[in-house]
Amino acid sequence: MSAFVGKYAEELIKNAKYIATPGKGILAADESTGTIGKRLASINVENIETNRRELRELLFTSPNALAYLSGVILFEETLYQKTSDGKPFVEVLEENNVIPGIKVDKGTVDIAGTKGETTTQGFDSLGARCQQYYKAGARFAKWRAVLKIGPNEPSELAIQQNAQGLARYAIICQENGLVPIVEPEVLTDGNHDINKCAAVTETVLAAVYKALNDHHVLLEGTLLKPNMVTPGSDSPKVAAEVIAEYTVTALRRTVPPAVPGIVFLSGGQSEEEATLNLNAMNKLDVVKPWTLSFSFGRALQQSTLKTWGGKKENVKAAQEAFLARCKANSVATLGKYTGGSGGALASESLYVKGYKY
Ligand SMILES: O=P(O)(O)OC[C@H]1O[C@](O)(COP(=O)(O)O)[C@@H](O)[C@@H]1O
Repeated sequence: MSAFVGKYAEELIKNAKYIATPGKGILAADESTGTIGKRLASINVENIETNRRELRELLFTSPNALAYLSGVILFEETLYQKTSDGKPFVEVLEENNVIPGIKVDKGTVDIAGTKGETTTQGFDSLGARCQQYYKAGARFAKWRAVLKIGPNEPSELAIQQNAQGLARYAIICQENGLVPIVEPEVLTDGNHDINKCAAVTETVLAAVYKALNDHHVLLEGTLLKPNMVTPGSDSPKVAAEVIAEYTVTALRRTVPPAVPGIVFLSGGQSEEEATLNLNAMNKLDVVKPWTLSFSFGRALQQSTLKTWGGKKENVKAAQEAFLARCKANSVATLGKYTGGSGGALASESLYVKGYKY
């Protein structure tokens, strides 16, 4: 079965390859209105448009930080917002060689008859929305599917539904000029060990790549956004080197070399943990045919958010915190991070049990 070769094929390959440039990564600033509300509530800031815009402006105009980023994922509202000087955010990003991306899923819903397993929504007029987003400057998209580990989970039904969903989303994006980021997140909740997470992650990724092939997705014009392979949140932690070994092994067994880049989610890890794990993977002395980089939400923004606290007088310090985190992660994509960036604030755990996005 041949892969998609529509009018956008070359552009998709070029953009996916650029986003996967070693030394650069993605800022996930695509929190939906509900999710950003939780982040703002943690610093006692009201979830209104002005405050959401101010936070995003702080991030996108941070001096020098964009040099460490190749892409930023936006929520629909943010795609059309401007700086306080009236410059569209999309323009700010483009001027700094950062590709704007867009979250196109509409969240998860329960699959009937399962123990809280979910599938992702957002297929209604997805093609038309992709066309609009392309016109507005977006060149890549993101769709998050969620799998959980339990005594009988993930079920075969959840694995197949989510793999099919990701593949259908991916081809619709490619038909409309957007590089799809394929995000099958295996949640960290549970008391399982790292072997269990590795086995589930491999099974899920194998199903996802089978589905992508069935749907004729052009892998060279995609990126993967997976979880790292770790023990469950209620189990003892293991060293970054162990996480690196398990994660890279799972990826080597399932992700074809045609995929240019793998950009991890942070999934509730502290900023420092996420950076150290990414660094350990890049240090690992095995063949890795893809760039291993970041697409962190919480692990790029937490110190910045806390330092800002919604106050104008803190913007400069918050931007410095953001720069430090971007730089640390950039260095980690090269396997050269020595640790310690951001001090105690960066080591605070961001894990919330049973967290609903
Ligand atoms: O439920 P939402 O609003 O889509 O948010 C989910 C978040 O999860 C991510 O996919 C990954 O974020 P983390 O790095 O914080 O785990 C983000 O891109 C996104 O903002």
